[in-house]
Amino acid sequence: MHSPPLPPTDPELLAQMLALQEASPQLIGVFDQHDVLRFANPAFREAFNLAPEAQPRWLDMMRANARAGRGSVVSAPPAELENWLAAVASRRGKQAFRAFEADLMDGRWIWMCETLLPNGWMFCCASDISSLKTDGRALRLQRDQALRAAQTDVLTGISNRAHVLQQLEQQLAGLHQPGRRLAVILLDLDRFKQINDGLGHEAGDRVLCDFARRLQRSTRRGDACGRMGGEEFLLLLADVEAEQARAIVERLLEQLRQSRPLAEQPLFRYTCSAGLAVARAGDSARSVCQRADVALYQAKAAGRDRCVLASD
Ligand SMILES: Nc1nc2c(ncn2[C@@H]2O[C@H](COP(=O)(O)OP(=O)(O)OP(=O)(O)O)[C@@H](O)[C@H]2O)c(=O)[nH]1
Repeated sequence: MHSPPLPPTDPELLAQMLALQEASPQLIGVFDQHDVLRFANPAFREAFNLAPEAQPRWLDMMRANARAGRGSVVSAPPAELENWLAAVASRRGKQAFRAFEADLMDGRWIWMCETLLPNGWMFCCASDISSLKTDGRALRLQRDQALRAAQTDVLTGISNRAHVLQQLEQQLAGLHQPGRRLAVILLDLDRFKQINDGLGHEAGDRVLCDFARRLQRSTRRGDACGRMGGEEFLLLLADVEAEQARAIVERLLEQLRQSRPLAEQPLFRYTCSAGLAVARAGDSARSVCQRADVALYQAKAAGRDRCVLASD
């Protein structure tokens, strides 16, 4: 017969677990709901070039590693780093569990598993699989790339329409749990046709990328965002009241007013309008998006560069 497991407060068990993670070649890291690294074992710290006490945000850790040529391989040129980070961040922490292969700059090849709690804390554990037979690796990488491509907007790198709507369905399905809330915001860049017509399609594309990056940065772990098509985007803010959601959107709109995304046109600036609807129990993706769309139309009609809250 097995003896019952020791309680987690057992000092000897804790001491052994600490010694084990310390000795383990597996990369172990724990991130909190704000994506701040709260724990990492020596193998994780070595792979991601971290001092023993460092507790960086995941994004800062990735950025610093990319610049230092350490950590994960960045599959984008240096000038595209921020877009690449936004794309990777848009897929991070959206599922209860995910596993994927990744290359490290030191030549190692790892199998990373991420487990997410409903409260946003994440356990990351990676094994070195460099010594596994490379047979089938190309096929697996192609499959991973195809899966990513199916979820990603080609221009901006953030989630595409299908993926963000899938996340909306998931969030709506969870709304029956007590205390859960969801704000659904449709955002549309203002007078975007004029930008294209006046400065060219390529400049328009760079504005869209600037917007997507800022939008992605305004999301937290449980949130999501994606490009619905053209110059329209969807933002999902989990567990916030309408007024908190509005404040987050207002902050984003202010950042856009300050942004000067075109180096050759230093005075160029752009704005965006937003329609915000709070999801109700029983809402479908279509019904809540319709309310957000009506509010977005009102924001445009009222002069643009503003957020309108859908009325009940
Ligand atoms: N550069 C670029 N332009 C795009 C893309 N997708 C759609 N567009 C353009 O976005 C423009 C959208 O114009 P409209 O729908 O008239 O809206 P608007 O000019 O933003 O006006 P309001 O929404 O009323 O403020 C069109 O000119 C499209 O061609 C894209 O991927 N890249």
